[in-house]
Amino acid sequence: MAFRRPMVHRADIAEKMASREDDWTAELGFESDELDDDDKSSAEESEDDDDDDKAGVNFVEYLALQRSLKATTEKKTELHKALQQTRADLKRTRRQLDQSEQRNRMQRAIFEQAHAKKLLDKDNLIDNLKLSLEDLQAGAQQTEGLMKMVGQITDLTNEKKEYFEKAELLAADLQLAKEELSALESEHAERMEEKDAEIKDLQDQFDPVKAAKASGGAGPSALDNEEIEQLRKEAQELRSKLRDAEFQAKTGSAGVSSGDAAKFKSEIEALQRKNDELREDLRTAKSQAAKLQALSSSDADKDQRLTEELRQLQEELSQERTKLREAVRRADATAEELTTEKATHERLKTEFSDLKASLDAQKAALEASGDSQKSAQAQLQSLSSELAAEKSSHKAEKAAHADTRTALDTAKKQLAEVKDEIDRLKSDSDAQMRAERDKFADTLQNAKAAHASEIAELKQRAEDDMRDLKDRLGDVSKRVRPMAEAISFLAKNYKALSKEVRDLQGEIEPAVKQCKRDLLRTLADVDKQYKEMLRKYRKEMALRKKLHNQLVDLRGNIRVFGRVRPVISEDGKDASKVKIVVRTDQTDDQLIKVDRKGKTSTFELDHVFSPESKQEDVFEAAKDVIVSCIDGFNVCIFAYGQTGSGKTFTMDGPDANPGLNRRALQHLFDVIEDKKGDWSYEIEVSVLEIYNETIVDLLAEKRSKKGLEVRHGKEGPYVEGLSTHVVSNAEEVRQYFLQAQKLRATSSTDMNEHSSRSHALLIVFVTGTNLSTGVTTRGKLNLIDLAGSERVAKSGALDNAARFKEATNINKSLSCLGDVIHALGSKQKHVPYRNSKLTHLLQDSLGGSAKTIMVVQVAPVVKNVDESVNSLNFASRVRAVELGQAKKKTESAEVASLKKKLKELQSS
Ligand SMILES: Nc1ncnc2c1ncn2[C@@H]1O[C@H](COP(=O)(O)OP(=O)(O)OP(=O)(O)O)[C@@H](O)[C@H]1O
Repeated sequence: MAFRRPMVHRADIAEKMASREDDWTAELGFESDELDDDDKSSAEESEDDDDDDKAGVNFVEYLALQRSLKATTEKKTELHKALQQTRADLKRTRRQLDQSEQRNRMQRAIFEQAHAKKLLDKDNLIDNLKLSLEDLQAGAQQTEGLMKMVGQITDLTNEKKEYFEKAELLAADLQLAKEELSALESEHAERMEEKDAEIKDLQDQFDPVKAAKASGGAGPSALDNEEIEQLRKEAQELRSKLRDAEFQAKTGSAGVSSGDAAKFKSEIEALQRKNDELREDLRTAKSQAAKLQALSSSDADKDQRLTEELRQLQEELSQERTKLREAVRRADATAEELTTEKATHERLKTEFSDLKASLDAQKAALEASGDSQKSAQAQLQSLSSELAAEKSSHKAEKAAHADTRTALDTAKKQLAEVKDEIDRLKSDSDAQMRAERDKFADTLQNAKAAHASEIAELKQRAEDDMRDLKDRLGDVSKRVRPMAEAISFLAKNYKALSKEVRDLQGEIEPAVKQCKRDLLRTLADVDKQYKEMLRKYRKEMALRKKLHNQLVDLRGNIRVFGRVRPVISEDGKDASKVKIVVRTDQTDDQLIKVDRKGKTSTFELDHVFSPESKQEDVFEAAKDVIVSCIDGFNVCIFAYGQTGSGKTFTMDGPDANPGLNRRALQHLFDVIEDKKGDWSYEIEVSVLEIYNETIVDLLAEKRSKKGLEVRHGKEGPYVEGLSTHVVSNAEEVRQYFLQAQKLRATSSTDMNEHSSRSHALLIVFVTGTNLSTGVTTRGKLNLIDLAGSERVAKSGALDNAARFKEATNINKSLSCLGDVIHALGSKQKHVPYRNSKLTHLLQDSLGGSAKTIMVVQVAPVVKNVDESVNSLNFASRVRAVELGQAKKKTESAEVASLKKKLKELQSS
């Protein structure tokens, strides 16, 4: 049975459900059309049922319908619940879906990103691949290029090989050329030798001719010479016969009558004439010979020219040889360069093949591995750069090869040129030689012919002359025959005379021997007498010297020497024109003469030294006095004279020619050395100057502004504070002198000016001790270079106060010196020593116990004549003074030791 359902309800429900379905389908997102086809069909079926059962089914159906409605509502609620559940589920699902969608979206974004990245990577990859492909293509192209280059290099190598072959050929050519050249050279040398030999032959041929001509003879051959010599001899004989005849004519009148003599005389005269003629002929022959000689000398000139040309040719040849050698050397150098190039090429070749191999390997590796594309690319790049470098080096090599080839070509060309030049020179020289030889041969031939004809002519003439001479000789001998008789007579006489002479000789010889003996005896007597006389003379001389010394001693121990200095440049520009007025006497070395105002004054001194005298001479004269200081004497040597008269020269002297000072000290050292077995000596020196009456120590370590003073001690006067210095050799003395000179120079602006205005004193203290007796001696040697002695007015000092003071002081001290000497000489009780510093200081060295030498210096020229006369007058006055006998300063050993002790005590 089928229940009918109210149509409206079902429709409502359906509608409601439909609307609800629309809602949640809408909520779920589905269309209502999409509802189940079953549901629609069931609804359509119920509509169909309603139509069929409308009449039987009311209530039951209604109930059923209600139930079913209920059930349906329940179902609906259930369904609603389920729907809600579903909705919640749906919501949840939807959320989940959203979440998942979000996630999906994110994932998609990530994916998309990744995808985009992947795409990018892919694109990059594609690009890279494309690039790689391009690179590969480029690499392939490069490889192709390389391959091409390899081909080019191979071509080059082949070319080089060819080139080397050519070079080798060239070298072989060069070698051949060298050999040819050396062959040529040797050939040329041979030819030269041949030519030399030819020239020598020619010269040899020519030499005898020359020799003959040179000897002044008449012909070229030895035979001719002999003949000429023969002729000459005959002529000489004839001449000597003539002379004999002449002699006999002069002397033999004893055995010949006067008529014969006259005849002989006339014959002799005739003969002399003939002789003259002959002489004339001989002269002509000589001039001809001279001509011949001239001819030969012109030949010699030619010869010389020829030799000169030959020499020039040889020189040119040697120059060409040098050029050739240079070319060969250059070719050698080129060949050497070629060898080096070859080696370089070989090296490059191997390098290239290595490169190629590595390239191939790289290529293979490139092909095999896509990953190593980049490195391959880099290597390819480096390879390409290397290749580029190779290419450029090849280019350079090629250029070098081209240069070498050009050089070789040039060398070859030069060689060819040199060869041509040599050929040309050779042919030229040959032609020249030939021409010269022919010319020379012609000249020689002509000369020979000319000589031969001239010689023949001369010979002929000489023969004619000879014949003529012979004829004349026959005549002469005829005429001479009577003379021969006279000669034999004379000869007889001569024999008799010779006998007489022999006899006489026999008698004379013993007489001569006797004479000789007598003479020898006389000579021995004379010798004996001479020796005796010599001995007596020496004795006399010694006696004289002794007497002289005694005289000097008696005269008071002062000796006055004069020294005239030579003319110097200061005297005038031209020394030969300077007027000399002071002269020494050659016969008497004690006289000095001065021409003044038309008069000649003569001064007598103890010794006068001429301008030519040497420093040694002055020293020798003063030596004995100097050395006496060793024996305990006080010695004083002055140099006195006007400025520029030579005082310093005599006392100091130049370094190379020292004066008295250094010679004296050297001599003292020598004497001390000789005496050192018996005596011991100590020498001390002091050097001082007196300027403007102020004493200055020239060897002081510190220079005091205040002058030093003269004091009196037990030993005599001394300079307080004066430094003394022990010296043991000449060098030390020299050093002290230098020191003193330095100090003197620094203390004044003008050393010369200053030195001529101050007195310089070298004081030498000599203390000796006798080693066996202990006796001591103490001597003092004062060597003094006095200040210039010119007068105040003349020196121009009046215009200048300082100069005036200087001049006054000098004059004062010098006149004091004169006064002291005068007082000593006139034995005055008071000697004015203290009037000047100089005389005060020299108190114990002037006078009885001392020896004095005064060297008066004079200039020889007219402008100084007044001063010279003044000085000489002063010297004469001094000489006239008798100072008494000198005394030794000796003391016993005891006194000496006591004095020493006292000194020690005083000093302590
Ligand atoms: N015997 C001589 N031989 C060579 N030259 C001499 C001689 N004597 C002096 N002279 C020269 O003459 C010049 C003057 O001499 P020197 O200086 O010795 O004179 P001086 O008398 O000492 O002068 P001053 O008083 O001015 O010092 C110097 O050039 C010196 O060399």
